[in-house]
Amino acid sequence: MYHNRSVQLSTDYYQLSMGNVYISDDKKDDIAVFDLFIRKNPFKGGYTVCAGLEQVISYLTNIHFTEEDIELLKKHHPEFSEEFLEYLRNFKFTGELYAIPEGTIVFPQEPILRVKAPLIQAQIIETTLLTIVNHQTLIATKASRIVQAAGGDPVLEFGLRRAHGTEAGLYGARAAIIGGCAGSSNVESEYLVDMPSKGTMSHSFILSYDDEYEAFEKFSEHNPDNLTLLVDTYNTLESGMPNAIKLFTKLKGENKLPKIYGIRLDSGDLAYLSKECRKMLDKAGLQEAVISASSDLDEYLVRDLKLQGAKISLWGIGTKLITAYDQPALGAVYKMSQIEHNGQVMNKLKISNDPGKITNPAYKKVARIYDKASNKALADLIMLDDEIIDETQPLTIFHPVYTWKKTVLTNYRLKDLLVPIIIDGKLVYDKPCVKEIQSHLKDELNTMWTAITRFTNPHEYHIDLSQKLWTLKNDLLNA
Ligand SMILES: Nc1ncnc2c1ncn2[C@@H]1O[C@H](COP(=O)(O)OP(=O)(O)OP(=O)(O)O)[C@@H](O)[C@H]1O
Ligand SMILES: O=P(O)(O)OC[C@H]1O[C@H](OP(=O)(O)OP(=O)(O)O)[C@H](O)[C@@H]1O
Ligand SMILES: O=C(O)c1cccnc1
Repeated sequence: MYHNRSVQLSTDYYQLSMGNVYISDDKKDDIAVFDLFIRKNPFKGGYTVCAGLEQVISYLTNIHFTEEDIELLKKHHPEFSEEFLEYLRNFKFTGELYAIPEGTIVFPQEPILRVKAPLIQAQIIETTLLTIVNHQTLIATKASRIVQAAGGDPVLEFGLRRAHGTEAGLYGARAAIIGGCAGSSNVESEYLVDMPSKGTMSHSFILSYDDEYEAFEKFSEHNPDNLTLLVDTYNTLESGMPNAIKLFTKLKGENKLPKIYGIRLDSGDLAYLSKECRKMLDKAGLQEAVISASSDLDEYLVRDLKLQGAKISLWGIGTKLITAYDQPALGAVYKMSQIEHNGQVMNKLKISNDPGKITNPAYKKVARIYDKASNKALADLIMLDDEIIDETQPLTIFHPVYTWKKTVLTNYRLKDLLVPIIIDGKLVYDKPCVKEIQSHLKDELNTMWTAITRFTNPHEYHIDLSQKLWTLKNDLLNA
């Protein structure tokens, strides 16, 4: 890092200035409930892949302010009372966190994280929780769409050099793997995902030798198991391909052809070039050679290239994945839904002229309703935490705005989406590794109708409120 980061100060000033007031107003021990949720699926899509919980856990279980932090705050903020600074000196997260596990498909309005904690703590952690979840959820969703377009071909994340900083590159790589990428070029990501980073070679490597063949040959000497040659530095069909084929044929003759070998295209008409390259490789008896491609690709171009019959079976995706190019921010929010003062519990909602922006009050949970026959998800139901639904009885769900739109479900089962993560400041959750999260997402996608996951005009998944929650919300609005 360029300087030692103080992630505890990676927050907005107003969280601290409000904390300063909570201390002097004796409100710090009020117990607040906050929900973190998205308002819209990104990329005009029909679903979102949640990610970032592992970093949220690490943040909440380690957060503390150092003496250096306190000195910095003292120097710049004479408005902070000594009592507040003393509070920060001893700061620890002592509250509760429930969360939807990473790699789960989530939808607008439903809590992805639910925090219940002393007000000052729940407030101070807001910005960082949003930063982590907004970023990784956005990139995991983008990756999932690209992987879907690739239709089973491996996708490699190549974006670090175009990321908005090294931290975005690192956690973006993690999120891309959660979303289904087979690997990343980011070497630091090996710490997070426990798999080797992957890659090919750059144009500068080839330019550094007097001729292209020599560059290929030298590279092959040090890459006996996995060899990908970049063929477009001078002329793909006239130079790069003949040189690559010459080397592969020589290695084959010497019984030294790596188990995984092939070429990468990085410019030009990828459909045309990949078909021509395939013909040349096949003609030379190199049917196993993999053709990979990169060049400003995204899910739409991958889908389009497949429609054009491109002979590409490995995709390197950089800029448009790591920056979530067509939608650079997710817009998840963190809203208060309940506060308890002197033992009195008050449910809260934020009013807006836009009905979609009115928040849901109370201490809530989310259940996913599955059709037992198809095992597909039908709808999610947000309800009060203590509500119990008898799954043997028919269940009526209704649209929260157009309430006359009702469905009666019979052959269904429910699954609670929020699980306990931290209780009384202590971790109670067995964290899965990134590969397990990736595999969880695969299972999740199998429970979704393609109408929800398709790119164009996806069907809107039902997110309903239970009758009790709907009534409570409307009573609060009327009041
Ligand atoms: N067959 C194709 N159909 C649709 N888009 C394609 C096809 N082949 C390539 N593309 C895309 O078109 C764009 C090509 O852009 P452009 O021609 O500016 O650069 P390039 O071919 O990569 O060349 P250079 O890197 O030398 O500038 C890239 O986004 C690439 O993914
Ligand atoms: O196209 P993207 O999806 O963003 O994928 C990453 C890009 O980064 C590299 O290009 P760059 O020009 O930076 O380096 P190079 O000279 O090695 O090609 C690589 O060749 C890809 O084109
Ligand atoms: O290994 C590669 O081919 C690679 C890595 C980063 C960016 N572009 C390509």
